[in-house]
Amino acid sequence: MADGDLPSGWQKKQSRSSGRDYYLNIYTKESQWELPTEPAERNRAEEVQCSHLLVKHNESRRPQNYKGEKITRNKEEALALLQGYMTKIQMGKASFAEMARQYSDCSSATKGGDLGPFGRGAMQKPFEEVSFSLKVGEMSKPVWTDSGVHIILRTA
Ligand SMILES: Cn1nc(-c2ccccc2)cc1C(=O)N[C@H](Cc1nc2ccccc2[nH]1)C(=O)O
Repeated sequence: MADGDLPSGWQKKQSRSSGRDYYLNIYTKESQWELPTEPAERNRAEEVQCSHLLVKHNESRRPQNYKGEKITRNKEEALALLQGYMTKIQMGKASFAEMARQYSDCSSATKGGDLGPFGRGAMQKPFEEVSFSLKVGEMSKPVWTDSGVHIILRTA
């Protein structure tokens, strides 16, 4: 089965020890022997679960991170930082959660960026629209809200 036929984020690998094929999700770093299948389509009127990595800038709604540090970088610098984090995740050099925990300016960093399940109306509109447009396991492009610039990973 080509990777293109697998749910988003999953790649087929071969175990070095046994030679058996296994499956790795490059975003969540989950691995399993069984062929991953698309979870039952969630009713979009209900909820999604997402993790995010937020980079704030000096015009953000609250220009300080959850550690209380004042944010002085500008929007251009924030985007460049975020794009570097995205590349590291896409190259499989770190998991989304590891990067969010280390670099996100949102207090959800303590949870690897996990925001928990949410429905429509809970988050700023640009964030909500992208979150509900993602497939499970799919990572967004940079998304701008009043809080800063985010990458979003839909996890359920
Ligand atoms: C929406 N939300 N959930 C958490 C959260 C969730 C789980 C565990 C700890 C914190 C933090 C936040 C939050 O608004 N954080 C803000 C930054 C922020 N702005 C957001 C806009 C949209 C989605 C997430 C966002 N996070 C802050 O720390 O200044």
